[in-house]
Amino acid sequence: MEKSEEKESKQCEDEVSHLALDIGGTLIKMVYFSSSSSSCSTSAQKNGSEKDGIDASSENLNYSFLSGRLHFLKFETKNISECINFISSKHLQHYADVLCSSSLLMDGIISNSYLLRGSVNPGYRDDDALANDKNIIKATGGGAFKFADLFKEKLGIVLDKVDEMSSLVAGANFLLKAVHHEAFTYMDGQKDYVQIDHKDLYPYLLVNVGSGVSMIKVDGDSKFERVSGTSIGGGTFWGMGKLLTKCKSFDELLELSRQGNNKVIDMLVGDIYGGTDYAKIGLTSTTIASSFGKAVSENKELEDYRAEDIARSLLRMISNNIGQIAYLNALRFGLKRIFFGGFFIRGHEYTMDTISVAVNFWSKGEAKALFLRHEGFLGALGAFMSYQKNGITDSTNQLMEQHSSMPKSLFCTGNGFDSSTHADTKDNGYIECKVQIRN
Ligand SMILES: Nc1ncnc2c1ncn2[C@@H]1O[C@H](COP(=O)(O)OP(=O)(O)OP(=O)(O)O)[C@@H](O)[C@H]1O
Ligand SMILES: CC(C)(CO)[C@@H](O)C(=O)NCCC(=O)O
Repeated sequence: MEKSEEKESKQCEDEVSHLALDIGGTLIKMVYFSSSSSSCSTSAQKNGSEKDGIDASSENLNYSFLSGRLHFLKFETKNISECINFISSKHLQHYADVLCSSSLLMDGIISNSYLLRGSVNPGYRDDDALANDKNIIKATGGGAFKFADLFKEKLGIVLDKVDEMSSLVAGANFLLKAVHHEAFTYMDGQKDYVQIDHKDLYPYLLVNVGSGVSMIKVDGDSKFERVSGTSIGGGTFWGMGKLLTKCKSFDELLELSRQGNNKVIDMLVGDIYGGTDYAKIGLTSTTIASSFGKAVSENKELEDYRAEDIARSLLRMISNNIGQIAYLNALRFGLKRIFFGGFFIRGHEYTMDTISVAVNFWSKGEAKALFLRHEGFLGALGAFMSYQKNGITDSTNQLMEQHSSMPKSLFCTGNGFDSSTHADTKDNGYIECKVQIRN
């Protein structure tokens, strides 16, 4: 393609800025902002008084607003080349150093909406800039270290590493403060959104259930301590589930678990106590006494068990364990609210129900398990927001949420990009928002 044609074709795509990555042990999470395609304008329009995509009514002397989307995408880390191809197909790497010279501030709320302030450069960089090797994007997670050379080699991108725990906390704080209907409880099939009072947010326990589990006591905006963790997490569920059931995808394993009956494999209190409760110590006959315990006394091979029942027992064992350790840590520090994030949760009803029951059971109703709508993107959002540290320092509200659409399949089309090959559309989505830009 001729250079001029290439430039022209880029001008017809969404205009992208502020890309951040969280490269975890199992999944890569990506967040980026793009001005909506309707705002894809000609240079004449851009330079003229009519600015497509910019809400003129919101303009003031210093700022105007650019409508767009905050995109959320995930890829499997083992298929990192798909992430690299996506960045390349969308030309995202070319916006990298524009981003570092710009800034974002997102720490407040305007009438259930949030506003992202930054200097978004809607233009395109010249060929010299495209050719230089100073493209830098914010990245967190272990993969920001592990794959730094790969990104440099394949895309000419330098990964600017952001601490994983700081990113998780920044992402969670932002979501809890700025996004309406972000946190919810889930119990007995009922989902209830919880309105968070900004002045009464801290302290809380953040439990991020990724491949492994991190438990972080959060006391303020950048005030936190990782107080515990466990290696029995999402990777354990997926890894053991894959071996035991032979299923091919995480979603298949979750679906199996939905149809299973854990009592077939788990040893219940009633199995030990002849069908009765052990009331003296508060255990009902249906309480699991020993996960997978029935397999010991029954003369059965793995093949004799239904994959559904194995998946159910496994999910219950791991979710219970996480709920219990989370509660014990909340108890250690007198924390009443426990927020669960990470892609293991996956908005899966049975997972959330099991965790809620565990927290409720152990705390005797004192502590509450809360879940987050953007559960898997805490780290990526935190890294995304770290762009703000490079620039403007005033701190009014920055990202205006107009309409949140999660989960949703979109924007994985075009540019020869096949959504079905690399991205699980159930988890990809976007938030409609406005970026405040300096005039
Ligand atoms: N499509 C999927 N493919 C694989 N795992 C998935 C998928 N969807 C959800 N999961 C679950 O999410 C977990 C990964 O969650 P997450 O992305 O939050 O962690 P990570 O960043 O990869 O791990 P870590 O933070 O420990 O490095 C997996 O271990 C699995 O349990
Ligand atoms: C190592 C990390 C932080 C990588 O994300 C995560 O997988 C984790 O918290 N694992 C649990 C490690 C532990 O504390 O036992």
